[in-house]
Amino acid sequence: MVGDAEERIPVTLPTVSAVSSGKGEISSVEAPACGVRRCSPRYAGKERPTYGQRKVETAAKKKARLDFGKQVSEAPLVPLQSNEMMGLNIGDGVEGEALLGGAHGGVVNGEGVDGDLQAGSGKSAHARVKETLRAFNGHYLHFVQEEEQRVKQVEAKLSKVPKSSNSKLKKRKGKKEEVGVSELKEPKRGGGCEEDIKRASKRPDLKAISKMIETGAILYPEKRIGHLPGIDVGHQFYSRAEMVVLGLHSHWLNGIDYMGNSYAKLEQYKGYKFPLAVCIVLSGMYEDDLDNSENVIYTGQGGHDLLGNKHQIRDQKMERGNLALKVNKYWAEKGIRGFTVFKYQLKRLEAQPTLMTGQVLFTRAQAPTSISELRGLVCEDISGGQEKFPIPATNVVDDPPVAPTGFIYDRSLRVAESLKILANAVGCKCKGDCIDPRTCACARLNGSDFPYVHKDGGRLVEAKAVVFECGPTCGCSINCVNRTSQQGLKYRLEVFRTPKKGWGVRSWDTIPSGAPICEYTGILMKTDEVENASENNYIFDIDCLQTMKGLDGRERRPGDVSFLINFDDKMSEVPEYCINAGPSGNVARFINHSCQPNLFVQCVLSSHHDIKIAKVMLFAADTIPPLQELTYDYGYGLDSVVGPDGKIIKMPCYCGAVDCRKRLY
Ligand SMILES: C[S@@+](CC[C@H](N)C(=O)[O-])C[C@H]1O[C@@H](n2cnc3c(N)ncnc32)[C@H](O)[C@@H]1O
Repeated sequence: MVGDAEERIPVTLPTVSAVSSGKGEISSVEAPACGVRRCSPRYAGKERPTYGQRKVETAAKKKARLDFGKQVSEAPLVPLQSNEMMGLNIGDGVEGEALLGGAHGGVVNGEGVDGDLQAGSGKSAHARVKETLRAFNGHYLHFVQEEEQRVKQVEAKLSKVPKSSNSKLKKRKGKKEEVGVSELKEPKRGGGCEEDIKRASKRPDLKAISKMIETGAILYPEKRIGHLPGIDVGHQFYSRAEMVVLGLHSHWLNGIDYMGNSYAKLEQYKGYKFPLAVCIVLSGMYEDDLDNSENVIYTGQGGHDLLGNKHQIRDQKMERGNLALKVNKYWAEKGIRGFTVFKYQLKRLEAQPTLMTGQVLFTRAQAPTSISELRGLVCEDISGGQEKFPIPATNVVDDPPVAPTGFIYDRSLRVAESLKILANAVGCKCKGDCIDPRTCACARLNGSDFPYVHKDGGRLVEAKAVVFECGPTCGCSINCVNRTSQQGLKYRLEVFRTPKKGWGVRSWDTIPSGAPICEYTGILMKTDEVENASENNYIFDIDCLQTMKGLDGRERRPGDVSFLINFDDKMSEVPEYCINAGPSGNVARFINHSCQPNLFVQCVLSSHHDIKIAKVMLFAADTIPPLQELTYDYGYGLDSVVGPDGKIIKMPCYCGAVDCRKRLY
């Protein structure tokens, strides 16, 4: 994890991560393990809320929100030493050995234990967790965009400052974005830009937390004892901010979250002893920590310096969170630096789901490090050197193991001979990187802004009806942020054999939300020219219009594209073109469907502006931990596939999602 001035924690996902337990549990997330209508894309992120949307809230919820907001806003602005992605949701109050886990344990308040469907909402708790995290990531990316724009403006002003007084900035060149403008101390002078420069830049993740609080979007704003529905043992968090917006842990800095003495007055907590810890975060921040997944020796809170070097500089005190952590076995001892630290022994409860690892890791260490050591390796690189990274294929399912065959890898889209595509889009006149959305013609097509932020090499701020990228007639370079989808793979991918769905794809790296995964390549052709029904498994209808119009149950995406299409033209609802990845295609042809996917489909236009033959890109809808299968929603309508005999063909879905529709089509 990051201990730098980075505002978001590219948390190194550990092999085990957040653990939620009521009367507790720890579980690992199992890595989730090809029709005849087409793999027609539907926006995986259709539940993505509109930016800034506000929910209706009750008075009680409002109070909880304000209390919660107070805690967060009172926290000092110190960079997260963000090794914390392991949240143990605990608190039994009743004596017991510690509380590492406890499968789907009890919940106080008489609330359903793990009843996944939330009364009234019609959505499962898991779906709501996803939705909340997506809302947070959406706000986060908007604030990153805002901050990047502010930095650019300040830089532009600074570039007008005489050289002698600008030397500090120069020294940090290249690091400017990372440190944030607030760290760039402008020398004293009487220029009009001083105020802008000095204005503290609040971290986008903190702004996003505040936004979630303001809009009443924290999933569990009230502290509760026990399991939080929808957060399973083994859930991986990318940052502590994610824990905060879910309400799993209400402090974004303290390790121990607890209910204070005031809860003792409430009837439903009769028999509990307060203060009572409800969640602890293992952050790897204490030099005295010794953690593995079966046994955690948790160091109490306080007394270490906040500089990220883990040093204990004072004795810890038996107060607040330390007092609230009630476990059978705890003791005080002198830590490595001679200061008193409290130790709490936490153990996994019996009968909890198996974890994927025995170690609690705070590094990016989960992914394999070398292809040759991969278990079940059947092909070192299915791309044959065409991609930036080799894409190995593994098979531990078949005996003997077989490799994917029957296709030619092609990283670029081919166009059927019968089609002619004219690269006729008028490009922008920018040089180098497109910077100013007011002067870049392509940015103007996107609603006067760039659809991507620079962060992490380019992330799409939000799913759009269509993204207009710079193309062959633009003056900018290939590295321009508005060509993010043209820059090849950014993450190390693996094709792996699943038990029931054929091949699937996963990443070795953590993929942040909004990051580009890959294009869907194959042969671009007219849908009525597809002859071979067996190829249907790999056919992707280009139906961006469906999404644009909000048809077929899809949420209409923001963005005015009325100049591209005639919304009254009903005929155009039927996709005219498709991409056939049967004979040739790239890694996208192996990506399976899920009813609760982690990718979404985005139509992109660059060399031409014909939406019917838009480029099809897949982007991350969520922060995706290493080795989690990559999936998108194929968007089949049930009973939409009819065989040559006229009978409806039914295909079971094995995505394994809690909200699985049980049928692919
Ligand atoms: C584009 S291919 C995906 C890669 C494919 N699994 C393979 O082995 O090449 C689409 C096909 O994968 C299978 N598939 C994808 N997602 C599935 C799911 N959730 N459940 C069952 N089968 C699935 C279906 O056979 C579908 O027609």
